[in-house]
Amino acid sequence: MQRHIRATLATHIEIIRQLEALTADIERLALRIAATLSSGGRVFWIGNGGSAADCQHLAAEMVGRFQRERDGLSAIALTTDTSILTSVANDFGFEAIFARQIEALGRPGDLLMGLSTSGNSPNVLAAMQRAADLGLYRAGLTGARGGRLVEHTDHCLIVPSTNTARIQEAHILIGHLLCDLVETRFATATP
Ligand SMILES: O=C(CO)[C@@H](O)[C@H](O)[C@H](O)[C@H](O)COP(=O)(O)O
Ligand SMILES: [Zn+2]
Repeated sequence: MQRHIRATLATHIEIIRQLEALTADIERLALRIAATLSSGGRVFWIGNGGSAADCQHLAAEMVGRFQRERDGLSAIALTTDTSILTSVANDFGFEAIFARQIEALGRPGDLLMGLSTSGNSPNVLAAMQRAADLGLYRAGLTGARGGRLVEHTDHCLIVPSTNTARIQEAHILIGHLLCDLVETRFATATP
């Protein structure tokens, strides 16, 4: 059992170490998010399962606070409204749960962040397609299989792992870095 724990920790550390190669990509995405917010755009977050939880977590950091004092940032997790999620899934199909919300709420100049470890979740891909039609900027966080999300986004960060849990652990670190960098641009004081 301890061998398994050590092996898991070693794998996690190695994947996190390799994220260094994404430094410029993470910076570019943070600047894009900051520019979106500065010009009155909103950031929508979508994902399934653990990634849905990450979406809520990261939208909360932006609306509330990450580490510094500043005004609330316009971020919305599209994973939270059970009435919308159940009615859209029931009436249009599960694949439409995010696409329909983007259709209803998305405007040109907004940014859609899709988190998918496989890169192949049909509801995330359908929302990306709708976002393209409506003129949103599309960013993704995925894993080494990349899946179809890479082709469906303007900018996709790929974590070098095929293990769902390890990819999620890297995604939340990248998400926190994005919050940190974006917040720096809007900060009025450090607590
Ligand atoms: O958190 C986990 C596994 O760690 C699961 O809930 C996982 O998020 C779900 O299986 C998702 O449906 C996977 O979707 P995706 O990341 O491939 O888009
Ligand atoms: Zn998980």
